Amino acid sequence: MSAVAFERKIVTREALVARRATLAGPVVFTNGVFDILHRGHVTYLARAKALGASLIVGVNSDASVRMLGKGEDRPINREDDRMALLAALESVDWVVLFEERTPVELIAAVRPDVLVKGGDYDMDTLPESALVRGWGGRALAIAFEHQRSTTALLEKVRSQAGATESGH
Ligand SMILES: Nc1ncnc2c1ncn2[C@@H]1O[C@H](COP(=O)(O)OP(=O)(O)OP(=O)(O)O)[C@@H](O)[C@H]1O
Ligand SMILES: O=P(O)(O)O[C@@H]1O[C@H]([C@H](O)CO)[C@@H](O)[C@H](O)[C@@H]1O
Repeated sequence: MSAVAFERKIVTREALVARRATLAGPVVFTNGVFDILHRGHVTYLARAKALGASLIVGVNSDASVRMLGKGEDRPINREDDRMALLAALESVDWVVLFEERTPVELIAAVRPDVLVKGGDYDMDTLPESALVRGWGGRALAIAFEHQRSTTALLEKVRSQAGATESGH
């Protein structure tokens, strides 16, 4: 079967760099694991898109997630599934994988105009921010609007499963 249309948003780093000059600007970039997609994520991505004309999401590869120490069983969802869910969102224009522990090399290759993360990050401490500001770009955090996290969702599922097993 042929790929569904939204999967065309998933591109290699090389393909993205090759088309960078043709992207509608300002080009906004964010990155993350996005393991179990939740309302906090989708609201944040919609806000990120509103800061520019094109939104690129850099997604940690499964091997890269394992370097982050989020837990031995993480990621729960494999990289191609995490990328497909992001690509299906209206706010997201391009999805690209990165294999490194941080997105610094990817950002250096793509040279976005705006870098965003969620409000759990202090942008002034991130090397990515210094990089983007170095070519005159902006680096900013978007405030949390919904208190959700993949880790909290997993804890909830596990505690409910534990209660069921113990007969509560
Ligand atoms: N509730 C939220 N509101 C706004 N932004 C969020 C929220 N949760 C995560 N983000 C942002 O989404 C991006 C991806 O986050 P991440 O994959 O770490 O989500 P998470 O649900 O917090 O995961 P984990 O619990 O595994 O750390 C990051 O830039 C993060 O700041
Ligand atoms: O989903 P997360 O945990 O927000 O994503 C991580 O963000 C890191 C951030 O950009 C710098 O601390 C990044 O280095 C890491 O690879 C994940 O993408």
